[in-house]
Amino acid sequence: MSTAIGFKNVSKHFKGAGYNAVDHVNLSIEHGELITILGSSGCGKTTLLKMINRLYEPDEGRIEFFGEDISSSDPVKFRRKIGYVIQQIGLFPHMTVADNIATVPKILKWSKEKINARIDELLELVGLEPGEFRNRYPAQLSGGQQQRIGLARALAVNPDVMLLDEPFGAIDAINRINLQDELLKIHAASKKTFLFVTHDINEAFKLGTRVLIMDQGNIQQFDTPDNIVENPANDFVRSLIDSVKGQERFIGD
Ligand SMILES: Nc1ncnc2c1ncn2[C@@H]1O[C@H](COP(=O)(O)OP(=O)(O)OP(=O)(O)O)[C@@H](O)[C@H]1O
Repeated sequence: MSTAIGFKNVSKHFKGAGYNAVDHVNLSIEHGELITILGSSGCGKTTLLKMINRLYEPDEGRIEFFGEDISSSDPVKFRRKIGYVIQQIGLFPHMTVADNIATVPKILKWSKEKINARIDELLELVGLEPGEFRNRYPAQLSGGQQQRIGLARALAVNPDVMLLDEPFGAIDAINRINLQDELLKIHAASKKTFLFVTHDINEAFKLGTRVLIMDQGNIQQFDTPDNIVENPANDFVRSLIDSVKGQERFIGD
């Protein structure tokens, strides 16, 4: 396995804040992992993710992408190697599903045939019938369907790394479970590196090959779900686990 993402003593400080949003973080993520990043609101999850695709620059430290320091890359070209899915989806409302998915392939000047084949392949991958959905507009889709299109668009050019920031946060419980199951299949088939931010403990433990637990910009524990449940690193992690123990869905039970 190769290391997909490395953080070397990375900090990010926002003006006026009492503490670093991300505080001297060191971590190493192997290619092919599905890392879930878990923590309460404001603990630095989104900031950590946005430093990977250079929407934010660290104030200190270095981030490596397959061994290369990302600060020396061209941000726009670099970002095309990374899929990005957010809760607000951000589909282009005036464009059809097909055109939304084709955005980056068109920028990269793929042939029409290749783009059309890829659109159909991706729609099938995210569980939507191409004949039925290709020509619809975002307003003609449910929230869950829009989120599937967001996922398809992010996967279009087969990025090495996918960043997913609470992608299912606004989806109802039943659809959310279906989407989680499909994400697991998509990840397994892609063999790529996925980083998935959530504040839902059940979601984090269900999806993550390893779970990164954060509080106030610091990593509290970074380990497999089983190891975290068996050996919580500190009181913070212990109370997090205790808060969901006894719930039917919790995999640690
Ligand atoms: N652009 C910004 N300017 C100033 N402060 C910011 C900015 N973005 C984030 N912060 C602050 O940095 C801290 C971490 O924010 P971040 O969005 O990373 O948290 P989070 O864990 O993703 O939270 P949530 O689950 O609510 O999305 C917070 O205190 C937040 O207020």
